[in-house]
Amino acid sequence: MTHRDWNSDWPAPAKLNLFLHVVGRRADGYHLLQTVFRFIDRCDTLRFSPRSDGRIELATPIPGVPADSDLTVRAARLLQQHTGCRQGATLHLDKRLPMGGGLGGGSSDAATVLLALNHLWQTRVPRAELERLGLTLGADVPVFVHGRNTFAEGVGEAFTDVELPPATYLVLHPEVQVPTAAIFGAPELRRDTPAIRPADWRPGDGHNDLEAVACARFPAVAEHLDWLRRQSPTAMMTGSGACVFASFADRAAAAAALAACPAGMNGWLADGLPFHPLAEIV
Ligand SMILES: C[C@](O)(CO)[C@H](O)COP(=O)(O)OP(=O)(O)OC[C@H]1O[C@@H](n2ccc(N)nc2=O)[C@H](O)[C@@H]1O
Ligand SMILES: Nc1ncnc2c1ncn2[C@@H]1O[C@H](COP(=O)(O)OP(=O)(O)OP(=O)(O)O)[C@@H](O)[C@H]1O
Repeated sequence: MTHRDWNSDWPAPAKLNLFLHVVGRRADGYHLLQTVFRFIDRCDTLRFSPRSDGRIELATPIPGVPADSDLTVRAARLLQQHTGCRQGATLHLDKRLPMGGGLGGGSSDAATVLLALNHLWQTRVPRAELERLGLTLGADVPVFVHGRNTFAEGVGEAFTDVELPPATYLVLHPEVQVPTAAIFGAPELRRDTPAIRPADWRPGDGHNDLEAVACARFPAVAEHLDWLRRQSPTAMMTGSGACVFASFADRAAAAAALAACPAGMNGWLADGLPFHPLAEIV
């Protein structure tokens, strides 16, 4: 296990949803899902500097996102309040994951802040408790705290871990940001896909119920998905979009598909991870 400390690099990996079924809706409006989360080796990176004044400061605010509403700052302050910790920190975020991409970038950043500061401040909150804390920041935060590729249910917080074969993914990033709430709020969204048993799922099974809504509202997503589907039958949108991906058993085939990308389509390769880089941090 890599030793990490103040000023170490702390990774915040992206996730892909290898399928995403909407199987119901709660009274509070949140949807009940079945999905498999796969971590990939494309990450944001965080670094932390200690502060004795107890303040949480973001040294690298994201344009268009007020620092106080940045998920990294909210996560740090949440851990302070939850533990009564009087230490502070300055956060340094090297953003690489596109916002509104369906890759869970902000959620992953928040989870890495919870895991890193729990280690650096020595607050020693158990991982399961950190997952529950993360859920108050967003539905995608718990899985990044959990740290294992997993079949998730509920709103995205109930896990049955899965072993996934190695794979290389070609991810295409349409130049649009897809607002998650608008997709889940669409009247035409299918919300009654029959639930399956986690043990019955195999890689390649399933679809993304959010795809039809995102493609209808964002033609760029539909165009990228149509092209990718002609390269591979595994093509699918991740999360609520905008990114779409296909999986390849070997990197050479993925690289050939990337090389064939039409001009104007932005894409990159990423390898699936066997688990989150911080899966063993305590
Ligand atoms: C689409 C996924 O990324 C799949 O992993 C997640 O379900 C979304 O996770 P997220 O972006 O962290 O979502 P949140 O920030 O918690 O919620 C944004 C909005 O999406 C809707 N939302 C989200 C998750 C969920 N299970 N049901 C929902 O209806 C809610 O309207 C919510 O207000
Ligand atoms: N550190 C951050 N990184 C990215 N987005 C942030 C951050 N802090 C707050 N946000 C806000 O959260 C929103 C959603 O961010 P996030 O990256 O989690 O969504 P996403 O990439 O679409 O993932 P998914 O759709 O799978 O939840 C952004 O559009 C942005 O306004």
